[in-house]
Amino acid sequence: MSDNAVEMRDLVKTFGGGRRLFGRKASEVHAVKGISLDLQRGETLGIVGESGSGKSTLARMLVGLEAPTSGTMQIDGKPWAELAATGSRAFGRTIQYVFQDPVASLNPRKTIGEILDVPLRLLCGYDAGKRASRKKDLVDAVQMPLDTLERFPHEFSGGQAQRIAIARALAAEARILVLDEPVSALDVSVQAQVLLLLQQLRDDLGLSYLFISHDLAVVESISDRVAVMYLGEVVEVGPAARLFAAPQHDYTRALIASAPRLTSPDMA
Ligand SMILES: Nc1ncnc2c1ncn2[C@@H]1O[C@H](COP(=O)(O)OP(=O)(O)OP(=O)(O)O)[C@@H](O)[C@H]1O
Repeated sequence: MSDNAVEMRDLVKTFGGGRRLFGRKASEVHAVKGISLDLQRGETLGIVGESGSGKSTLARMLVGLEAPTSGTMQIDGKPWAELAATGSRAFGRTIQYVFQDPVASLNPRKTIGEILDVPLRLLCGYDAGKRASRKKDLVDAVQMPLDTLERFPHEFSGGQAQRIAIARALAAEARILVLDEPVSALDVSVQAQVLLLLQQLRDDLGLSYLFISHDLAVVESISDRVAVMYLGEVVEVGPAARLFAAPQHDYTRALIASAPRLTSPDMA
């Protein structure tokens, strides 16, 4: 088995381009243009880049929500194509996606217990007893009280809702998380708490994170390495401390120069 949690080779995603009425070709969007990148086991790989640079498209391909136009991926040692052929369950037990807006990502009509029940039932096939004990463990892991399970999403703050969304992502024991702007909707003090929780979970459970954000201070505080995306390509990748202290590529320099303030005291 590969040593890497994720391997991407020559990954391309092009949208559109099909034939239109009267045979004229629709214009193509080259969202991802030949990316080769590894996520090592146990690491947090930050992905930065301006809006439209292809970060979300890359993430959506990894978790099986989009198919690549060409190129290959290995997820937790398994070929992406094999996971795709097996169906969404295989993805769900291997790699999970955490979205930016935690409250919107939780079904408002279900209790947290019912929400956590879904992956435990559908992805793991656990019986009722096992599901009940796993649910307790999951809320405990994200440092929420046990009565969380009986409550509804609207009863929680954004930070608490994101903890619950993280618990759901961990339910089926996937060891790779794609975190797409996971703290962008939260206040700065709450951001720091959620980032700390993510780091603790990563270390305790041996998780690997692909951490997408436009916020360079957040990415610098949590990432081991950082990849910089620009117009669908990775223009620079390197250890976080080196990349921010001594950027090699002009685009990385411009991105850092345009950031409001890179090292926030809250993150130190
Ligand atoms: N389903 C789609 N159909 C057509 N074009 C798309 C589709 N999804 C994304 N794109 C285009 O692909 C490019 C990359 O978009 P993507 O959302 O991956 O960028 P991003 O870096 O995640 O941006 P943001 O930070 O705003 O989410 C953009 O030009 C976008 O308009």
